[in-house]
Amino acid sequence: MAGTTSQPTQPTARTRSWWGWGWADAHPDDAECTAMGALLPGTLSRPLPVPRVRDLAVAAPAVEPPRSLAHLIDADPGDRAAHSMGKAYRDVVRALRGRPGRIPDLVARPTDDQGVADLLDWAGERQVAVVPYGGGSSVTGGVEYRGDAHRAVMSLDLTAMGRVLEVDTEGRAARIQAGTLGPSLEDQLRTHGLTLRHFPQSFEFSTLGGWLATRAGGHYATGRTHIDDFVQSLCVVTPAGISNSWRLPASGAGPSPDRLFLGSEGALGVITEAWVRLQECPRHKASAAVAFTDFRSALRAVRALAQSDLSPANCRLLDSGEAALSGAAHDGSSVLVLGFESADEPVTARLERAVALARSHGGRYDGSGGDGGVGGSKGSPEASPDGDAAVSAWRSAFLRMPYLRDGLARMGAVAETFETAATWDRIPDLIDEVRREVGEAAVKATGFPATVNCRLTHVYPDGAAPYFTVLAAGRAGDEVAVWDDLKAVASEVLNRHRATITHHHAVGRDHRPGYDRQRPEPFALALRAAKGALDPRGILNPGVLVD
Ligand SMILES: Cc1cc2nc3c(=O)[nH]c(=O)nc-3n(C[C@H](O)[C@H](O)[C@H](O)COP(=O)(O)OP(=O)(O)OC[C@H]3O[C@@H](n4cnc5c(N)ncnc54)[C@H](O)[C@@H]3O)c2cc1C
Repeated sequence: MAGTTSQPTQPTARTRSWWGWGWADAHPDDAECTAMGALLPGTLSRPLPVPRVRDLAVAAPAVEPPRSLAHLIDADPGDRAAHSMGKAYRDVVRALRGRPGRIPDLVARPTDDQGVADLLDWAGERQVAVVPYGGGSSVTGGVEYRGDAHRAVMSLDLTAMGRVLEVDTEGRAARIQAGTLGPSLEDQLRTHGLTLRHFPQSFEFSTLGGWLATRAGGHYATGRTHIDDFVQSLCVVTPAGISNSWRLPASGAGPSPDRLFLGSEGALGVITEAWVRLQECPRHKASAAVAFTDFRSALRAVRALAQSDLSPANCRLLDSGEAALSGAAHDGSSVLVLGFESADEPVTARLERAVALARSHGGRYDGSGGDGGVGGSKGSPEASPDGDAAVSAWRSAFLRMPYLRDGLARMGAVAETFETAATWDRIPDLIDEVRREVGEAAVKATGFPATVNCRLTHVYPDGAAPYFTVLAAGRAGDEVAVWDDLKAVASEVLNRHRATITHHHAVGRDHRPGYDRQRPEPFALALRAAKGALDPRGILNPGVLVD
């Protein structure tokens, strides 16, 4: 039955970093930064100072909002600076070097659809660019304005729309406002014994609307992991009117209206609400880690698992570099982190079958935590999946990684990730060539060797999503150019293998060249027509997806 819910919870007791990832108080201190930098040849001997808003030249807003909207709008320099960019490495470095992106003139925080519509109307009349902003965790330049074709720029922050409005426990679905941040969303659903079960690494600082607008990928490796799979219907406010799709379990009525807005990255409209499918909270969990000496054998094991009926919740293959970096193995092994969970049946038998399959492809597993530091816990509803040392080492490194990346950036290092997806026939060569060519480009650009690690984040019966981490020295003051060069080399390899420019990080502004090459021209024509019809004055997130 549908019921309404009233918890408005978007906790704000701690201070968010304006320039880097997450909480300001969780960043590594100078000593930790220096220690990390010492591990990477060619970095600075002392960390760059933490940047301060008061050192930026923040110009007065170029427009003044009308009195009728003033209560929704803020022009505080700190707030504006915090909304100037996303959280990619190149954003962090630009802030550290005192050169953030264009600082928006205004930050608006509407509380309902009418507020969004009024703000869009006003912005259209005054030629003010509007950049929708959820958690601001974009890593592809999605929330920054580039160019000068508009009179002013307004960041449209959705987080004042942060509530679960209705829960249909019978149909297991909820109507949720787009600005709801991950933890608040799950807190509000938990009281109903339900979960969305969508956990991107950025979960803590990203919103439902951002996930929908970027077609985010959750933490789970197989099955329903892209946010698209959870959408029943969407409410989108566009300059041309409000689009409300019907709540349906499925429909064959022509192209799906929701598909037009999923992945539209703020360029076609502002997503304000969605009905999403929920699940019961899992009660049975089990996990294990299996070591491989040979990475290609590990790839074959993962393919066999993806093509089986086992559906592991986690099936994350770490290459030897990634395993060493996260502390999952230190003997040169690759590590396959396996996890199973279910709300209604024990999963131990599935885990055992998965481990047996991995062993048949050369995996090593003794169930004792031995074997060069790689072991596993067979797990049960009672056993915590964190019981296994390798699994838990990987999990804590995973959550801390973005903070460490910012610490390395303070040491003048290049520390960034990118991801893709391709069919199985291309995966082994694709991974080898990205590693080799990006590694060579780093030596050429900086004179120092780089680390290029890979893990598979999502696996499918017909392919996989490799995710690369690059750690390299920068060139003092020129780190962004070094990263852009490396990314261009990586994008060429992806294009050569017809691998997507992004599996889940979105297109934004940084991936436009790759996206423009990837999409068929008739589709680009249709997208431009949709943009022209829904946003005739061209104010919505200009430069993203389509011109
Ligand atoms: C450390 C880190 C880890 C990450 N891990 C993952 C991961 O595991 N999986 C993954 O998919 N991504 C990941 N990302 C990328 C990012 O978190 C996702 O793209 C996320 O979906 C963005 O959500 P957000 O609320 O922060 O959106 P924002 O960054 O605020 O916005 C992203 C884009 O969506 C648009 N937008 C935002 N809200 C709306 C709205 N309501 N209506 C219309 N347009 C809107 C913006 O204009 C922008 O173009 C990660 C990023 C970081 C920094």
